[in-house]
Amino acid sequence: MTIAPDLDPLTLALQPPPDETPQAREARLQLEREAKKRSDLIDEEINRERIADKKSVKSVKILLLGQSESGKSTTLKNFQLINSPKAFKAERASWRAVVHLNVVRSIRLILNALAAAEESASSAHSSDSDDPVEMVMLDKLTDGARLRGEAPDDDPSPAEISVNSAMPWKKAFSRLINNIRDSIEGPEINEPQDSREARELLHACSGYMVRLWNDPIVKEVLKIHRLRLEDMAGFFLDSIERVTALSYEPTDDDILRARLKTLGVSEHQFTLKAGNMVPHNWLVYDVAYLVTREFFVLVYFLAAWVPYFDSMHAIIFLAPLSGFDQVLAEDDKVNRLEDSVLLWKIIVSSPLLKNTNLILFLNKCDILKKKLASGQNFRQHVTSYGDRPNDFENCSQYMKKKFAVIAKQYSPEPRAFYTYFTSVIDSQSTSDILGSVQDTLIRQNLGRNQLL
Ligand SMILES: Nc1nc2c(ncn2[C@@H]2O[C@H](COP(=O)(O)OP(=O)(O)OP(=O)(O)O)[C@@H](O)[C@H]2O)c(=O)[nH]1
Ligand SMILES: [Mg+2]
Repeated sequence: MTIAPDLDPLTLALQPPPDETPQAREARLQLEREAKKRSDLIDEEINRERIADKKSVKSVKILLLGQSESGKSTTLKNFQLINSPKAFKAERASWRAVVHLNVVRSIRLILNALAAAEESASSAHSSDSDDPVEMVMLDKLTDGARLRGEAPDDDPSPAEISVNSAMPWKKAFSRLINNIRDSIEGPEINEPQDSREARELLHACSGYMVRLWNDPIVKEVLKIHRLRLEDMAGFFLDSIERVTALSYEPTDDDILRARLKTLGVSEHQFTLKAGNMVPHNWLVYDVAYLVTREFFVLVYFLAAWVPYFDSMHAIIFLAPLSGFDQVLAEDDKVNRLEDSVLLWKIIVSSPLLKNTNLILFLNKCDILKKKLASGQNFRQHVTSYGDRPNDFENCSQYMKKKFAVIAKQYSPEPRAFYTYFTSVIDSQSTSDILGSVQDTLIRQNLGRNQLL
């Protein structure tokens, strides 16, 4: 048999037999049609998967780092406020108890200062655990979903209230306090007795607290003790009447200002689509700062944070500039700003983070401005500042340069990082900054090389 020159062996093998009957031909064609249908279906499926894969949500992981009270949780709240406003609103009632506890803590600081002024050493140094008002409030409001911080023996200030993020404290709080309107306008069947008692107790004390806070002698005593409550975390004394009203519901601003120390890890997830880009699944982690300072700082630091370093695309490091004249709550020998500088040094020099995008928030600029305007001397605490002017512009730029020099000097490889001057309690400006951070992260190398 001769083979036609234009027929290859495969085509030849697939050719119908020369003596094919009409029935056999029909059966063969039927089989071929079915085979083609199957093949088309498979092609379609492959195409669908390819398109779905292109559209599939990629993940961006951000870790929030910084010393205690630097503003990590507040930044996380801003992420929630921007990206999941409904969920944020749903948690509003839970924050009311935190605001109330913040008020009680401020009042206790005043009472302690007054007691100290009267040289009543025992009451000035009383341990926080025997304060009846705060204990009652705490027990009634938190339903046991709390951990209390340990205050050093010689520290007259009350220990901070902290809630382990692993505990369902928001649920506990909202269960206890979620029927505000019912309790005012109608039957109070749903609000537990304990919660109502605590709120009524605070409401009944409202007038006394206002008088105490506005008393000129109290102001004088606080001045002598250099206790600037208005610069402290969780300050609501200028709004006592409003926040202790029975109908009080915290505003966004109140929630951003409320202070609740984090223990453990808080996580926030949301999906974000920038322009016509692929949607990204964002995961923002707020990891508690666990340094107790009894041991070498690095040991604790590594233990708490390093497990999160591995897969992070970016770190937002918060350094509160306002801490230039303050010491750490956990160690009164360490200046807060110096501590931030030390932590920044550790972060930038970590080989584990050499490819991680670094975003520096020089935070609490609003407090820094107020402090400098009221005459606090920057140079007195940051001696290297020399005789530069004692104003916000110069002080903040000086610190920005300091952080940049450290990054340049200690980074394992040359790297760019982004610096922002922030006041993360200001939701509008923070929203703009976080918007630009999110955009930058997607469009940067991160977007091109690691995610897309
Ligand atoms: N005025 C002002 N207050 C701020 C700013 N950032 C944070 N705060 C307040 O400072 C307090 C501490 O902030 P957090 O976000 O709880 O600090 P944190 O870093 O999470 O602290 P830990 O949970 O202890 O690790 C809160 O009461 C915030 O409202 C800021 O830029 N300006
Ligand atoms: Mg926190």
